[in-house]
Amino acid sequence: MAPEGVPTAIKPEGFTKPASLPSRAYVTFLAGNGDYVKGVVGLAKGLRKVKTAYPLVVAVLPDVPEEHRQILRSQGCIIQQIEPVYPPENQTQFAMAYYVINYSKLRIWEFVEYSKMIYLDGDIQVFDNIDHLFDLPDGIFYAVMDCFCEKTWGHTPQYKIGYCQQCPEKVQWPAELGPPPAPYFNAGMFVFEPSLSTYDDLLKTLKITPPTPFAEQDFLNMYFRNIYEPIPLVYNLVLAMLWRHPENVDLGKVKVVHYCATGSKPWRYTGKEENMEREDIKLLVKKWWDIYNDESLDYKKPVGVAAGDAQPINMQPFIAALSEAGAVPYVTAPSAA
Ligand SMILES: O=c1ccn([C@@H]2O[C@H](COP(=O)(O)OP(=O)(O)O)[C@@H](O)[C@H]2O)c(=O)[nH]1
Ligand SMILES: OC[C@H]1O[C@H](O[C@@H]2[C@@H](O)[C@H](O)[C@@H](O)[C@H](O)[C@@H]2O)[C@H](O)[C@@H](O)[C@H]1O
Ligand SMILES: [Mn+2]
Repeated sequence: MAPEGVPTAIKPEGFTKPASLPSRAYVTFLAGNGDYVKGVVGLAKGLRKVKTAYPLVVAVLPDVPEEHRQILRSQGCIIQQIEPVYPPENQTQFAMAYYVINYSKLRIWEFVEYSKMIYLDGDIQVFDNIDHLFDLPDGIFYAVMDCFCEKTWGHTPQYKIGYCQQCPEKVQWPAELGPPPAPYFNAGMFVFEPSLSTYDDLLKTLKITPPTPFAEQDFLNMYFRNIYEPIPLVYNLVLAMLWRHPENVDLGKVKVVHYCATGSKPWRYTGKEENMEREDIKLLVKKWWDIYNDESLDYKKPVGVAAGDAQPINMQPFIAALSEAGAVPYVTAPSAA
């Protein structure tokens, strides 16, 4: 599936990436014509600031306007259009009404031109290089454990008894409720391997799975429960951890921040919602804006590509793949992100 926006005319003639060689990319998801595009621009610039070796692919729904796609291409992103994925007919009250569109994230398992990808929500910022996560062993689904203490979890037994996997010793899980819940991850960031067979099975399984309040996050936790492996919180700080489990957070060590708490989206921040007046929140929002406004982090077209020329193909995945095979000396060309 050739990335949208890369004219075949300039594909290197006769260049076929050896099928068995791995290539890697970050991937995010963008829907609608609203302001989340700012989140993705910030993410692209943040990945560039930490000098990632890999491109950022943006899976866009058809309702993302050409103007937003162009903004993202101009920031070095690879645009890949996907079709929406809807859950089966249901009466579910999603934790947030718009969560219904988040099932479309499942399309990224179809991006098999990449052997390993790191998914990041558009409301995430990467403040330290995390490329080393691509070297984690294959066959496992890596993500950070979530927190059950926000009222968005009010529908669950764990919330009702005050149990949270972030502090399992604080409130013991009562034996009469059966085994404690399996480790549950936040689906705003995860390390995965695209695969057509997994993709087909995900969509087939979705058709027979009644939707639940946290939509595709709940579904992914159910689907990958046997191969899920928690990774440290520094790779996806769910902001509520700052006031729910401050003992688990060392802000100086956090590499990835997830602006998912109500009122914390930097591009919409007013400071009026609960917890938003906190000094640490104000600092993290400022850090996001400092990157977003830093023009030195804007993507610069490789030399020799005149303005208006066809968008240069992002050779990074191919160079990375060949270099991993020892076929060419690895050159860390600027990432497309
Ligand atoms: O109008 C929207 C809502 C969501 N998203 C994408 O879907 C992800 C998940 O939604 P969100 O991060 O708002 O959920 P949260 O993590 O805050 O619960 C976002 O990060 C975006 O990448 C989007 O592109 N447009
Ligand atoms: O569609 C379900 C969403 O579920 C998650 O968001 C939630 C979840 O993290 C809760 O645990 C938090 O309490 C809440 O604030 C936060 O919005 C993912 O971040 C998002 O990408 C998406 O999958
Ligand atoms: Mn999010």
